[in-house]
Amino acid sequence: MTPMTPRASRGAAVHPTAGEKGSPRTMSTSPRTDASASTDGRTAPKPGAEHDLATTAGKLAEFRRRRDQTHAPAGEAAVEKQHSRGKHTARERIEMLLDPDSFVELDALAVHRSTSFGMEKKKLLGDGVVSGYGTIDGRLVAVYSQDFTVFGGSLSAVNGEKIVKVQEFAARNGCPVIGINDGGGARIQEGVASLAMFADIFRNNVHSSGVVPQITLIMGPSAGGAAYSPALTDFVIMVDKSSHMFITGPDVIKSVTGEDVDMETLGGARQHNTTTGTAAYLASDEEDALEFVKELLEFLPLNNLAEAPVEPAEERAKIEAEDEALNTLIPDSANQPYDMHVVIEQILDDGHFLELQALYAPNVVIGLGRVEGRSVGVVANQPSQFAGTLDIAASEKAARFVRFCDAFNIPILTLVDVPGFLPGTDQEFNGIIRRGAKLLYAYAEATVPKITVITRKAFGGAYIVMGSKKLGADVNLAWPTAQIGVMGAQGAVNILHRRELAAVEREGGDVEARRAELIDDYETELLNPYQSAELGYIDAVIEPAETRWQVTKALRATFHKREARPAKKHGNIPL
Ligand SMILES: CC(=O)SCCNC(=O)CCNC(=O)[C@H](O)C(C)(C)COP(=O)(O)OP(=O)(O)OC[C@H]1O[C@@H](n2cnc3c(N)ncnc32)[C@H](O)[C@@H]1OP(=O)(O)O
Repeated sequence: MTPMTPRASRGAAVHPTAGEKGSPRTMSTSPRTDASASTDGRTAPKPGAEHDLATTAGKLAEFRRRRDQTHAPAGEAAVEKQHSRGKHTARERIEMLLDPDSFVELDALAVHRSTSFGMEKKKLLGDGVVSGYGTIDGRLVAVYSQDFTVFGGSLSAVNGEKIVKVQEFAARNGCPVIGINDGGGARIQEGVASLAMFADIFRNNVHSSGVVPQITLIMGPSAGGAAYSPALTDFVIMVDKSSHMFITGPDVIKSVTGEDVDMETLGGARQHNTTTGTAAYLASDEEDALEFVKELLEFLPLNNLAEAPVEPAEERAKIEAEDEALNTLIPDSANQPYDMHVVIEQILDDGHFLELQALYAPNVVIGLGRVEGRSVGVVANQPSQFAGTLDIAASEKAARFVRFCDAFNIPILTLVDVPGFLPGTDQEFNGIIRRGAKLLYAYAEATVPKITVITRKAFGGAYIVMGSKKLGADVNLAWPTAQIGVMGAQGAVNILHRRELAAVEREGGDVEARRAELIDDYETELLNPYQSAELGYIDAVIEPAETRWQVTKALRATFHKREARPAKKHGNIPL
């Protein structure tokens, strides 16, 4: 952890100025000395006997007392407890995220309105969330950060209203919303008033979806209802070991299903990054998580009507010597894997690629980079993982990313080496038809520039899905090593020449030699880019070394593309 900021140690009291003591119209300097103090020391600022509120100086002193109290509303011990868990406070996290001195806090003095269970005696400033707006790299963002030191960061009506206020601020002013979750979910003492606020937050998440980028950092618990707001946002970043998300916790699971499961296994950062696909990034610590968000924002526009920032970049002029490396990338054997990252990095500026969901469904790679300084979303099959097949997880991962890019006007570069959809009853029974269709839907729906490069295999339905020409891609390129067909040679020969091969076997001939011949014929005849090029489904066959240059020219040409779809309320993507 980084050293705690000085603000963290700013605690309760500002000393009263001389002459203010004893006035009948004054207020307490200490948050813990007025009449409403409860046994655990929690208290609201209340008229006391320290500052002369009839004077300007007294009013300012009282304001400063209240303001300073907002920095550690639950007291220093609570801050220390948070630090001892290896976690920063809500306020420290915001300071680490935003540009220095840019944070403008809203509702710092808000307190809850609950009177149940003696809560009227426990009013802590801010009510468990620090919220407002500021800048990251000079660009506006709205932010809220749950304060675990105050009622476990749980969501009350007032706490929820604060979150709703920044969501609405972001929607009105067209800036990203960043939520930092570290809380126990609905404030139990407030019952349905708290649940209702979750509904407001979810509704705002949905209404802002595709309008402003929404990012959630999970830096502690995020349970029950609190897990659904992150799920509705565009990207969830989790911190290894210290963040947990689940709908029902280990105790409830034990009592209902009898299963024994610990928090980390159930909803730890690793689980959500590798198994559930809920998280986009596994951060090693809080600093790493916050840095990732800053970098992610560099690729994104502030809203759906804005353009993503353009980084200064050298205009590309031609094929460079280093591009030649791609000419030897594809192995002679079609079954031998290679790493698609090599192609991605060769195309992007400075080879810089911000991969998202890297640990989930690694058979498809998604992420952001730049070409001539402009943001590009990359979707690529990964032949080194499950031969690059598309399965349910990969289809859903890629589909959501394609829709994100489309919503925020980021062109999509698709790199294809896919032998097909993953066969098997597991995939079929779990709905590969319905769930794989999401990727088709996403590509066909997207109106941003779509550039596709086929490096090797592009078989069957998977060929169609991966940004094929007739699905609406703008520029389709293929390497001479491309194999575009209904299926691979082995499968095709076994179906087309089943009778002939059976006859060879019956007659005692060399079946494998004949099969190899037929495979060779099929590959020569059909498994190449030329049939597609003849039919116009590939715009050009290019040398691998030309890829960076050709993709650049394609993006330049399509950058101002405008494409309209028929007006409708909304489509009905298979869910
Ligand atoms: C729609 C929905 O959100 S349904 C989900 C409702 N929420 C839940 O079921 C989670 C309830 N809370 C918990 O299970 C645990 O508090 C955890 C896992 C979040 C955190 O556990 P721990 O790290 O051990 O912290 P601990 O339980 O001590 O909580 C810290 C403080 O926050 C309080 N707190 C935590 N969650 C809540 C809550 N939902 N409502 C009110 N207070 C809460 C605790 O009472 C405790 O207060 P105290 O310091 O005065 O004793």
